[in-house]
Amino acid sequence: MTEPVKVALLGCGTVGSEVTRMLLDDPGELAARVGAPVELAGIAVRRPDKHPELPQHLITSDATALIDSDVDIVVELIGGIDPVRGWLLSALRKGKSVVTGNKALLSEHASELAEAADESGADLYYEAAVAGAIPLLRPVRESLAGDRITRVMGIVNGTTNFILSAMDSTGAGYAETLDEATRLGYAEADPTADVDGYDAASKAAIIASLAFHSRVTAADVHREGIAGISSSDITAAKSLGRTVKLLSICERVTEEDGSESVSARVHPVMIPKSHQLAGVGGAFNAVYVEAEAAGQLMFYGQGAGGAPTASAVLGDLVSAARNKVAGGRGPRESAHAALPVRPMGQTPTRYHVSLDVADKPGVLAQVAQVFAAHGVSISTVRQRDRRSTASLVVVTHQAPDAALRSTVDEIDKLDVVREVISVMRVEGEAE
Ligand SMILES: NC(=O)c1ccc[n+]([C@@H]2O[C@H](COP(=O)([O-])OP(=O)(O)OC[C@H]3O[C@@H](n4cnc5c(N)ncnc54)[C@H](O)[C@@H]3O)[C@@H](O)[C@H]2O)c1
Ligand SMILES: N[C@@H](CCO)C(=O)O
Ligand code: NA
Repeated sequence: MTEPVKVALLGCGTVGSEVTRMLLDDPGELAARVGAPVELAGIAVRRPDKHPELPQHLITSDATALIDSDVDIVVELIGGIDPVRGWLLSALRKGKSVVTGNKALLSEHASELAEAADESGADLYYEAAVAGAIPLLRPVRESLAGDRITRVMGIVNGTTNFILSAMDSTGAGYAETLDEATRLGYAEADPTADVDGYDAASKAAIIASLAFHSRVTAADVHREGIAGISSSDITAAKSLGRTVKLLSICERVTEEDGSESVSARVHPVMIPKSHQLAGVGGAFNAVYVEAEAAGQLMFYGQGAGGAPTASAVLGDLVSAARNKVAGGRGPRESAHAALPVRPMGQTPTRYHVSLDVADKPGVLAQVAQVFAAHGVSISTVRQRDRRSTASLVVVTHQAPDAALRSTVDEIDKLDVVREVISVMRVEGEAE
């Protein structure tokens, strides 16, 4: 009989409890898939008395002792940086593979964790950290390892997608919709990490690192959340056949001298209703990957929740266990390209600007002049007359984000501009 692969589970909350269930559900099937029995050796929780539902002989409050016991794989589902970072580094240095869903940790400390894994020959897998159940990191890391990824763009935060979808369908404002999302359990009691874009920025850092063989941290990702989105923004989008989504966009950018850099950003974006990402509603996630040979690929599914996220954890766990049985490790991740991160101000974007202007001769020329002065080329202009004012909607061609930003600041100061109603970046339509 082959030796069992022993697993330590750290944390038994929303995801950990589902992982426990799946591990204990059908051990025979799991053993057949792995080629050896998979033994849950212990579950570290903060308060053992709070878990009467778990097999009591497995529970411990001493995570360090559990990691240091003769386990082969450590599955971490606690979250946050400390104390988890030290625990996982210690496990990896001892040659124990690590499976985690911890995007906060990976988006800041992937480099040292991957180095520790490389030195000892352990696996470090974290499919659950980005887009929950959706297989995204393994396809990027392995299936596309021979291609050249140029862009990864998508909806990787379910909470904000739920809120924006609801604002679009009901016409309600941001605060009201957030309250509703909290009441329905879609938003956490403290929704800051989601609504301010931190969660999506962590995921963008992880995606950009793997897609571009570089190290991008959460601090490198330009981040804007959805708290500033008003019902006027949504209405402005709707009147043009568009909708608003919070997108994570990671791109390979070629500089004028031929060198390359990475742009990684999270911000609200207007996309046409006909775009495939526009149809992604509620708490779902969807990610587009573009690669030179493969072309466009789309990944869609549940980006959060106990069972869906546990599916990704189990997938990683089975892979790591198979590698242990085979006496080796899986493919390592490569950061050899070490591409620099391009500042947001220099990143090419397109803006949609909706203005309330005085309806008199020369106004359009004055507004157009400000765009021209900043080197920003206009793609379309629409004007609709009201009684004494007119609404002017301008969509630009691509220009450096800083030039677009200063154009809007200057337009706001024009006497003929009564109000800047909505300013938003545009993606997913022909230039
Ligand atoms: N919930 C999701 O939908 C989801 C999706 C993707 C990724 N994740 C990630 O998975 C991880 C776990 O998320 P969750 O939703 O299950 O969180 P959770 O808060 O439900 O569970 C965390 C568990 O860890 C335990 N814990 C905290 N400190 C501990 C300590 N020092 N020792 C032992 N146990 C400790 C807590 O008691 C709790 O049971 C996080 O990194 C999260 O970002 C969650
Ligand atoms: N808070 C995250 C959970 C998944 O990481 C979301 O809303 O998508
Ligand atoms: Na995933």
